[in-house]
Amino acid sequence: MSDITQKMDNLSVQDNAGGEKPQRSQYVPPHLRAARANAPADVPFGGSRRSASGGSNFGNNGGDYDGGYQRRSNYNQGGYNNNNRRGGFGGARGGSNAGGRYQRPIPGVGRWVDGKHEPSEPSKQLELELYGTPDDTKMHSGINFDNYDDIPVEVSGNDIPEAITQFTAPPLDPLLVENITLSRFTKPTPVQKYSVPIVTGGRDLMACAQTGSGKTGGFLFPVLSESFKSGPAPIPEATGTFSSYKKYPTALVMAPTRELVSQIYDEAKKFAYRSWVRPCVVYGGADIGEQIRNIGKGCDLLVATPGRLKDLLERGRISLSNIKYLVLDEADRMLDMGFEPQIRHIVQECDMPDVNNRQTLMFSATFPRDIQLLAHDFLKDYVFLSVGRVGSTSENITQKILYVEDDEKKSVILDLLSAGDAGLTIVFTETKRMADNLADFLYDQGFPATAIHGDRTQYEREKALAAFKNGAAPILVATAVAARGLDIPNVAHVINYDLPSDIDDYVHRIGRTGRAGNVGIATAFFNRNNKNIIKGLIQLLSEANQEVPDFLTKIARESSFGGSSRGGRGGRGGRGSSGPSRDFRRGGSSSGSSGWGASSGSSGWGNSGNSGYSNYNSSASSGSGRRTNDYNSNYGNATSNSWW
Ligand SMILES: Nc1ncnc2c1ncn2[C@@H]1O[C@H](COP(=O)(O)OP(=O)(O)OP(=O)(O)O)[C@@H](O)[C@H]1O
Repeated sequence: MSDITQKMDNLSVQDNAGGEKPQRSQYVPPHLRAARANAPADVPFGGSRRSASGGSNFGNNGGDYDGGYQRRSNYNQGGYNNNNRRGGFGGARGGSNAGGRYQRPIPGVGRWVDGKHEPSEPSKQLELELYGTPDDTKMHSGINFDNYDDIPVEVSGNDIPEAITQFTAPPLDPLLVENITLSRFTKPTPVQKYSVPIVTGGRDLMACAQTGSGKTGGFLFPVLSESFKSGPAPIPEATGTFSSYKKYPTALVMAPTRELVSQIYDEAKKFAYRSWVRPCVVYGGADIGEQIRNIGKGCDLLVATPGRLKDLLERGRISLSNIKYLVLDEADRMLDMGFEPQIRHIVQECDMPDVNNRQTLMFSATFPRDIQLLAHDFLKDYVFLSVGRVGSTSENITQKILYVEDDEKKSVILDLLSAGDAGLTIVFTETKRMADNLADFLYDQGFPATAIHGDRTQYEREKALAAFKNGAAPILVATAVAARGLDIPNVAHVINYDLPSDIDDYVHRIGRTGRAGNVGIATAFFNRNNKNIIKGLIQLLSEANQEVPDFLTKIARESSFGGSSRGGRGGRGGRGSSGPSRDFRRGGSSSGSSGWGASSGSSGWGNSGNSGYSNYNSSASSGSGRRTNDYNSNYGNATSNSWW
């Protein structure tokens, strides 16, 4: 990896960038200097247009993605809690999730019987499937969370509980601690240290923590732990008759993409092992009949994309009346213009308990101020937790910005990929068409690439992701659909072939590498078309101790004279940068005051008046006006969860 950094340093593409448009003739990419590489051996699903014919190859290559586990085993195949016997329904009814049938014990599946948790017997086979072996690099990516020990943590709100330092019972349920141990997690990450006591203490939470810092565990651990202790709520009398087909989950986790909900579901299965809690996942683009049948077998923790959940609610297959925990992962995305109406409908217009009768948890690596304002409606007296420096990108990610004109991008990416060492590479483009086009181009040039974006079928997306993860196609060309949340070990390099127009999106994209304390490289192709994020970018690079190339500073200066440099969310929300945001309830006053923890006042937090934050206190109304424009340009006419 350092090798590629050195090789990139020798590239000449940014030498001219500071002044006028660079002279293109100076750059001679290696693929023109050397003999053209041979086309790759038959790469399953390589490129994009090979999808139809390449699909059949995938049966032999995929394997670690997609609920393959669920199909391979009996785990979680049945309903299994018997707590819901109600006088009105007669004692003969089994559990709500069991549809009233007697359930034989199922491997890995516990029960809740007469107010008591009865974990199932352990199963060695299931443990192997769920947790892998210690040397399985697909499952464990060489975690190095020691790097996070001195990370700044800011907590604000009333009566903040003390952070935990270890995974112990109490405060966690003993079964959960066993499952955490089986997962080989030895100590909590900073976000987990705080989220566990906050959530087990009954509080709402808005958590903003760096990409790859363990936010999924941050919500799963306390939600599962408390669920293990308290069991499922009885089916509400108000439903009138017992409906065996309708399920009443205790916890609902919503996230914006199919890939992300699948990943959260896989994590939930690990930590819910042997317990009464049966995780389920639903998302659009997949067979709803199969999802309904699966829900019918029991659904206690539901992980869902909003569109498909709405559909299931309308069909009467899910009731939200027993929800104790509502989690919005990638919460800023979930509450932005594309999803907000659906979220409002699900949370406020269906049968979910109101904000005072549930706990609401929001997690993301970025939390713009205007989205915090919106989130207010869904939360009560919440704790705001921020982990990481302003700018949010980890120093574990080496960021390189190259000046590359649009018509030179293809040459430069070949150069970069030729210089790269082993490891997976994600290349982000702004449009679906460009993702296909580039994947085909790379494939034709001898690089085993595949593509993922919202116009591909669910099958194609799953197979492309599987080929990427297992190394059959180690280059994944993606739109923003892959920008958030995806946790893929061994992603060594993220290339922003097209920079996003929103600096927060940049943060999420590069966060696909350098995860869990590991190192990674993020390269971005910048040219004058990207001026709208230049200030956010410069601030981000400075905060993460990265080199700020001269051309960026020069162009930023030009832009500020022209007065046209604002853009992205910086413009909309009046923030100028991204990353762990500060609690908007604290207004624009400087940090470092009481309540922000020992590390407040670190560079960046006290500087709300510096260039990037100069408009922090701009009014909400001007912010929302800008937001409309930004989102139109970013996402077009977004109507569903497969915009990208
Ligand atoms: N306590 C822990 N010990 C060891 N590994 C952990 C721990 N918590 C999480 N991990 C691992 O760290 C990786 C990153 O976690 P996760 O995907 O939850 O990050 P994230 O903060 O949600 O990232 P993003 O912002 O990109 O969504 C995962 O592989 C996860 O299994």
